Amino acid sequence: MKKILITGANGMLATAIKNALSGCEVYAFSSQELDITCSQSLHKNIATILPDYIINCAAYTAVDLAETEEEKAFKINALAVEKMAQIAEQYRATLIHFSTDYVFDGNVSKPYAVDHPTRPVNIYGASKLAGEKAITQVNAKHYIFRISWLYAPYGKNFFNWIAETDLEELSIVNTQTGSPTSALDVADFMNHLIHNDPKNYGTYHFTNQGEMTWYAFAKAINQKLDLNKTINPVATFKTAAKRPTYSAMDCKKTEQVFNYLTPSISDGLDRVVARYKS
Ligand SMILES: NC(=O)C1=CN([C@@H]2O[C@H](COP(=O)(O)OP(=O)(O)OC[C@H]3O[C@@H](n4cnc5c(N)ncnc54)[C@H](OP(=O)(O)O)[C@@H]3O)[C@@H](O)[C@H]2O)C=CC1
Ligand SMILES: Cc1cn([C@H]2C[C@H](O)[C@@H](COP(=O)(O)OP(=O)(O)O[C@H]3O[C@@H](C)C(=O)[C@@H](O)[C@H]3O)O2)c(=O)[nH]c1=O
Repeated sequence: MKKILITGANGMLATAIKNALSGCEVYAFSSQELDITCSQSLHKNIATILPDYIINCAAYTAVDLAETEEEKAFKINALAVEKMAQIAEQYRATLIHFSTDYVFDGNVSKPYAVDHPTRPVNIYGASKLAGEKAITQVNAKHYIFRISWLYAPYGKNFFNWIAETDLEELSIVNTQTGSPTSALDVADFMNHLIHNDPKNYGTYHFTNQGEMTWYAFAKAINQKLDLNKTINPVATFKTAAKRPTYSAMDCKKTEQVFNYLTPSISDGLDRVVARYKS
């Protein structure tokens, strides 16, 4: 049975992955149990468990706060990740890591190819890009999956915010387009990968298929959950961090290499809605 070590185990994606993995021995560590910025703790746990795969779900994900916490964001998203890649290589574990659509600047109008030049427009994106580069340089057996606009029926995310807020009227930007992606679908893909690993290491894109604005996504959530809120489109919404205006990503390489059909945005949302209601 394959041994899987998961970091950041109480986060949104890790929760989905823990639920989706089947036929594996899973060792999941919360931030309290394993702080990835502590290289001794990383080393000790990896050396003891000798995992086949390390799935790194630990990250600094506060996009706006990162603008004033640059050092912390880089420490978690880049420096700790570099160390993790070195230890993974030392113990021959395959490192699975997640990056973001926010490594791109948004100045395009068709989905980003994996090898399109990166140019983050905020600190969070820059810290995630530094993490990608560190892993690539260490050159351990690794997969980096850029995912985007992640949501689930739990955790802190756009879907849950719309579902839970008491506000009856929301103003949501219709000037940013991307691919809302269900954490449940990313998690299913992880289970597929672990049981069907082509060992074709490198960087990939994985999102639900299609693209929409945050406004359109809010309207879809409102409708599917029968929330009856008023959702107004706005051109700007003031935030500390700049966000790319367009960040859909081309996932063809992933579909081909892993022989995997990624679900549509609509199917992804239906499944999260069903889980949320149950
Ligand atoms: N959410 C999104 O929309 C997207 C996310 N991603 C990427 O996907 C991955 C998973 O994100 P998601 O599940 O949403 O993130 P979450 O913020 O839900 O979870 C991240 C987890 O990492 C933990 N963590 C933070 N610092 C450390 C540390 N030093 N050591 C160990 N654990 C730590 C947090 O613990 P605690 O809460 O205790 O600090 C939290 O449980 C990340 O790499 C993220 O960059 C990519 C694109 C979109
Ligand atoms: C609260 C609010 C936000 N917005 C806008 C702000 C922003 O442009 C957009 C989404 O805001 P959020 O803060 O929920 O999402 P954001 O933190 O930008 O989400 C990102 O998280 C990181 C971790 C990623 O890697 C990205 O892929 C992406 O998912 O909605 C409104 O238009 N109206 C509102 O009332």
